[in-house]
Amino acid sequence: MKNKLDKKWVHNHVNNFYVKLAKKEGYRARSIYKLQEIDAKEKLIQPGQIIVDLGSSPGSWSQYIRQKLSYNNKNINGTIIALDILKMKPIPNVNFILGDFRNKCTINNLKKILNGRKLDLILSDISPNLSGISVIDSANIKCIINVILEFTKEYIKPSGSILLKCFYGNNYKEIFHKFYCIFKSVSLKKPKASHKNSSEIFLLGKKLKNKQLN
Ligand SMILES: C[S@@+](CC[C@H](N)C(=O)[O-])C[C@H]1O[C@@H](n2cnc3c(N)ncnc32)[C@H](O)[C@@H]1O
Repeated sequence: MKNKLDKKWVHNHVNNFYVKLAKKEGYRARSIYKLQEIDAKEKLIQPGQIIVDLGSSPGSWSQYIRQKLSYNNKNINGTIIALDILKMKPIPNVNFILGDFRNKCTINNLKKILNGRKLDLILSDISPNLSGISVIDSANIKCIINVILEFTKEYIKPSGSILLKCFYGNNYKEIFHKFYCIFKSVSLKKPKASHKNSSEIFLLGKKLKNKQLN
């Protein structure tokens, strides 16, 4: 019981720390620190890139990407497309698509903005609403991840990367396996802002394997 309470205290403490920091630094969510830590090490976001931010609301990842691509306070060098099933308060230079990524029409709207171009970087922080029933939740997570991976195979540049949030659960081995089939380099990331007791984990895939190239 004590142990459980301690764990809960640590969890809340870590959450509160990042929530306060995000507020202080003008970010819309504490998730920013997950992306920031991974990006600091992996140098994922570079000027000139075409980037999609899936599951973008309320918008802290898009805020961070915009800062990284900004060359003065007004303009950016690159393209940012954010997408979420929920509304997002506008961010300058960020194209926002409101829609469920599992729907064809949402992907068609994304294709319109891409206008034949391919993506350098796909970021997904999508978390489907959890029901608490593990079979249903695992199936929903698997479904959205499969849609993201099919999209990735078609719309990412051969040199591109994907950072995808997933969860340890019934399907995670299958998801890792798919990553290894698609990308030359695969690694797992667990940033400090993601509490160590949570099943959340980020998969990073870099460069398409030859057989995926169109
Ligand atoms: C953890 S939040 C993302 C936080 C965001 N990265 C930020 O920094 O502000 C997860 C988001 O995934 C979105 N989401 C869940 N299922 C989705 C789907 N099928 N299509 C698009 N967005 C989805 C949710 O609406 C939610 O806003």
